[in-house]
Amino acid sequence: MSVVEDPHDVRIAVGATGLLRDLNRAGVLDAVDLHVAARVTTLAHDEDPLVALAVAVAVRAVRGGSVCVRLDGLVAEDDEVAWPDPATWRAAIAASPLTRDPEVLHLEDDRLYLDRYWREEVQVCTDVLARASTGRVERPEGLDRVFPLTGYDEQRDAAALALAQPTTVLTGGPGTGKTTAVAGLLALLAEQAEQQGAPRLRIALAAPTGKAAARLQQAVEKEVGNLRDEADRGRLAGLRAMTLHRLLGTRPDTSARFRHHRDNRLPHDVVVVDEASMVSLTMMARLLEALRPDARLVLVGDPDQLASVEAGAVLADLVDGLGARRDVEVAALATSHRFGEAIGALAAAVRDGRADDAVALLRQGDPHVVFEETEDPGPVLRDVLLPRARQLRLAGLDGAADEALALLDGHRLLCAHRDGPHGVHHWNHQVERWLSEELTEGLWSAWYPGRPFLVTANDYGLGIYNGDTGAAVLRRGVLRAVVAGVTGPLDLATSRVSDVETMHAMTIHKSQGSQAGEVTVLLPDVESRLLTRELLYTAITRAQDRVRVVGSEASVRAAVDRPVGRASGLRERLREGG
Ligand SMILES: Nc1ncnc2c1ncn2[C@@H]1O[C@H](COP(=O)(O)OP(=O)(O)OP(=O)(O)O)[C@@H](O)[C@H]1O
Repeated sequence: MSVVEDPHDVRIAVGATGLLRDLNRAGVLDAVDLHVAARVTTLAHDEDPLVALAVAVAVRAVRGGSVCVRLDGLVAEDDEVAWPDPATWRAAIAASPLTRDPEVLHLEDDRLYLDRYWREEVQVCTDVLARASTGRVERPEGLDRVFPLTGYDEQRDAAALALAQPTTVLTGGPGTGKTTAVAGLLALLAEQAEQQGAPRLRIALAAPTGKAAARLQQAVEKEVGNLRDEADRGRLAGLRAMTLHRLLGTRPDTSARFRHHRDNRLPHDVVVVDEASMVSLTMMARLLEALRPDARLVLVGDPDQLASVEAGAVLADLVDGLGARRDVEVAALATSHRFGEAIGALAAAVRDGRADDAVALLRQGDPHVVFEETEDPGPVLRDVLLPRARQLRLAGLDGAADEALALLDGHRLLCAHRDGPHGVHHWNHQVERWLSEELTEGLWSAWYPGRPFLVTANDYGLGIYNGDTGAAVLRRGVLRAVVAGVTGPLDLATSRVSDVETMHAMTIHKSQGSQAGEVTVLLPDVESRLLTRELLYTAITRAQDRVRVVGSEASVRAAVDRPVGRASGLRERLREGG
């Protein structure tokens, strides 16, 4: 337990007393947890410190990505803290006006929720289960038309399942053919609608981020193009993908509600959501309430990847909770068609928590998996990054935009952190410093030929999305920002792309949904709170051909042994409900 000594530290909540004060000083609770607790309990005229503590731990849980906090689990998590006796604590919470009017806290068994999240969790469960109960139908003949007979058994089964169920969760690691399965499924649904004389099927393709939506559209277009039957291709021509926010209709007056909801449903017959692991509980609640009851929902994603930035691990909870039911089946694809065996085996070892295997695979000397065991990553990263930065600079100076973009896709350095010695900022500066040392002039301006960049906000007008990448390239003496758009490179004035950051390095969180030929993963120290199994799995699986892990064996083991574990009651609720 790290004790904060400085009373002026921003993490210290001035005026806190008793156990709350001690937990704040001990770094267990943040100032923001205490401020919310103080405000809420004052408004409710509740002076019981156990209730204030309950609010504080519930706020802390949401900050950490959990939907609730398990009071019994707190004791196990940190036995150095003098947590209250759970039974006494529960009784104090149950007696508080904050569990009634207005309802701020909700206690269910040993799970304590901020009321809003409890409501969303209950709603997601109810809506999913209401859409879960239909029997299997006969396998349509068309399955053999849209999927080649050999090598596509998993996808054929997955599509058959999704045809039979109103809601299907389609899971699979990278390159397991999820999009291919979706394209085939959509072809069959469109054919069925046509055979029944129904109007053209209204299909929505959506993803949590602009970049993921753009990639989804590109992948679906490609797979639709691969369908062998011209009629199938024709029925699915012109499909567009968009962000979930766009689908539901953002409203300028509020960020909490959307234009489509239970009283104004989406018009679509079929809604496909890709990268569903990145969808938060709140967003899933909004989506489910906006669907027509007879609409078909297909949630596609990899539950082993990092979960949403906001609270919840909905996809993993759905896979687990629905997996235990009889009235609905999860469609799982297991065979990867993308990367070689070595990366696949390493990813599987990390995912399954087999630390010894992961270390052995890293050390076995396979050309596709490299382990740079070091506490000092500087020399290794210099050897890896500087030649690439040089090449990128030359391509930028030559006006060779395609080459510059290809170099970006050829290699990526992924870091867990933004700040600190293992963070993106540090390594971005370090590469620029190395480059400057070699040049007669320094890289004094933010924009320079060969500057790799990452777009950090959607700009629908320009057609660029949060997560897009690009490089600065000289064209007729003028520096231009060339973005690797989904439909081809976009050549823009640097002054028009304002929301960008340099990308000699990128965070693993930001890398979700993208890939590079070669990936270098810089592991943080063992103590890093970000170092988790999901983080390492996500980083490794960004590599198409080669992955290089830089760090210590201890960090690899720490990551593999530390699954994120976001608390929620959704799994139990789904298993037991209905
Ligand atoms: N059964 C199969 N046999 C051989 N190749 C396949 C098969 N299914 C898909 N592919 C090919 O493998 C690649 C990955 O497929 P696809 O894009 O459908 O996977 P995905 O799971 O959606 O990938 P991502 O990780 O990008 O989400 C594509 O090039 C696709 O054409």
